[in-house]
Amino acid sequence: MPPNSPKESSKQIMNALTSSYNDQIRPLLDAVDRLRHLKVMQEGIELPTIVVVGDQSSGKSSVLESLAGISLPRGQGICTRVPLIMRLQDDSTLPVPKLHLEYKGKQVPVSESAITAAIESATAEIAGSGKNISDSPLTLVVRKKGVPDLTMVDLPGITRVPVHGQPENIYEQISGIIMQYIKPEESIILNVLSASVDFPTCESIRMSQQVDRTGERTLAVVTKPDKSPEGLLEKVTADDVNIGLGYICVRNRIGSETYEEARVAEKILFAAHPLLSKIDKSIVGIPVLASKLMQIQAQSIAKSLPNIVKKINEKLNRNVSELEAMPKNLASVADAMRAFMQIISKAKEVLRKLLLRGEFDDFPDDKKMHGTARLAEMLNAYATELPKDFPVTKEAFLMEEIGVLEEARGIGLPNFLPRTAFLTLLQKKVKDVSTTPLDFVGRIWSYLEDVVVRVLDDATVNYPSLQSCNRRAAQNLISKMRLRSNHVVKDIIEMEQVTDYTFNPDYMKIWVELMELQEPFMEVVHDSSKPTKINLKVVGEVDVSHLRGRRDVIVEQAFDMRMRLISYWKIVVLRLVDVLALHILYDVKKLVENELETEILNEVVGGQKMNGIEKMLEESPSTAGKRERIRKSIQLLKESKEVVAKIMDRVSLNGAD
Ligand SMILES: Nc1nc2c(ncn2[C@@H]2O[C@H](COP(=O)(O)OP(=O)(O)OP(=O)(O)O)[C@@H](O)[C@H]2O)c(=O)[nH]1
Repeated sequence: MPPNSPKESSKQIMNALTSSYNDQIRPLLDAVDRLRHLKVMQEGIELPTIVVVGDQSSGKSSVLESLAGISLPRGQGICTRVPLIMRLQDDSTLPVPKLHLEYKGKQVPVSESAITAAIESATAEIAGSGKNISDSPLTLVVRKKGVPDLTMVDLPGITRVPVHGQPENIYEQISGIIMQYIKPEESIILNVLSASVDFPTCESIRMSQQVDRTGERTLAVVTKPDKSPEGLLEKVTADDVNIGLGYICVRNRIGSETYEEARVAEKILFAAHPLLSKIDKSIVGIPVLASKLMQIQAQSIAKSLPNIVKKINEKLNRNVSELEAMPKNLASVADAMRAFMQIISKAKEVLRKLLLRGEFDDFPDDKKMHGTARLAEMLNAYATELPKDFPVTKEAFLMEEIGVLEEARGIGLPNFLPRTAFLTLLQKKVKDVSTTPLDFVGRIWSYLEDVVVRVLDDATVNYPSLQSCNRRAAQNLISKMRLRSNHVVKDIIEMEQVTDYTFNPDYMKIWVELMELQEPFMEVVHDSSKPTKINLKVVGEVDVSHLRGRRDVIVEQAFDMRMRLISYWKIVVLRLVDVLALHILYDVKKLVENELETEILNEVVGGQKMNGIEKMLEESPSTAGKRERIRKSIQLLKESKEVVAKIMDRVSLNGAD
């Protein structure tokens, strides 16, 4: 049979409810109470609850007292200082009522006459003596003949003004507790209002309106009608404050009256009082309140139960998969070794994806970890940092070359271009840019260190003892690789400085093109009648006045050398980028495929030390704690699931009838 939708299930539950109270509602109430007892609310699963709220001394405890027919702490000023969960159970088999309190994991039986004192002392145990309040609840179970089957929570009354001995923020504390209880959609708000007050000015009305604007889950109970009968009829019929579930007026016990006397007095009051007798009988008296509450409670449970089942299942499934995803508890060195090897191969695979293959599914939103993209970005930035054109000084055109040529001249034929002059200039220019590749490899390795450490940390998150070993291994390895890269850079720079060679045909092509400019250039130098400025392709506009009168051969050689340097510089820059790019790619591949694993193995299990592995066996307290928490939660949810499953079975059986 396909599972019912929550709506259909609610309907079936309602049908079942109307059939027989004791057979049907009781087990439902029991189920909800058992869930409450199991503290299923700690799992974020809300239970249908009647929450009693009201301004201080509005008569909340008196209403509960009247419903239960027992004495509760009552009086002026703050009496209720902790949430009091009151569970009333009708038990016709009991000759005398049976009561007990549950708090702080204890279950304390109490007699009816001692209940006030017992609640006071339990409250003091929970919230301390004095006027402080606490949000840990105290449960009172009352099994008694003739009480309505109801579970309600009495909350501290709201006050704006702290009384003597109360903390300054008492209002915030109390309203915080009230909000926590009335916010869930599953809560029914029983708003207790004293007949003497103007309802719209009540704090408790203001608060319940915040969470239940339309009032669909708010019921108002008006107390003390005997004290302020004037205008009450108008107040409850005008409904200025949006009470969706309606008003019930009650008269509670006064002074030392017995409950029976109080009920009689209430009956007489609403029957005979000239003003109060005008109020419709369907909205007056404790018995009316009791049956209305039972009806609301049953409807509320029927409405919420299917959702509760759904939430319990969802939460249970989530916890079970979370527990499965947690690392297994390692029992032996062999287990630990296996787990360790798995960690290494997982980390290796993640690094392979990030740094070699360019697959980023492990860190889709963290761009910093997108290795191949970031490395390419850094390489591009490095390439643009290197001067793309031959770097010239501020000296006049060709004077740098002429200076070097004159120094290089030995005894020999004048028309040979001395190679040493070319190398001298080249050396100087390469030296000027040599810090750029060094800085680049520095940046690359710091970036790689961040990525590798992050991946290793993530892979070993459940074994903190491994984290430091792995991190150390990664850092050691990367500083070795950084050093190696520095040597590579130094070698490349030195090679560029002391040798000059290229197989690249572009060099000759560019030089030949540039040398076509030599003739027109020399003409301008020779002919003093011509303007001293000439625009040379690639070089730009130059002034030749300082070259006029110099020996032709040296000017021509200087021009030739400049053109060689211009075309050769492009080759140098390309090599500085290409060779380093290949070196980095090669080293990253070695790091990911072999060296990191070797380094970590040496660090963790190398030589005589198996320390790293043995330490893995000791689970971190936080992991152990988390495992325990999830286990407990699963246990609780499983029990809860059984509780509701029994109820749902019963409901579908009845629904099928
Ligand atoms: N005359 C009369 N007095 C009432 C009635 N209901 C409550 N009282 C009195 O009002 C006072 C306050 O009542 P409580 O029940 O203690 O009020 P509470 O809202 O629980 O108080 P806190 O929990 O301290 O906020 C007590 O002295 C009650 O006897 C009523 O219907 N008629």
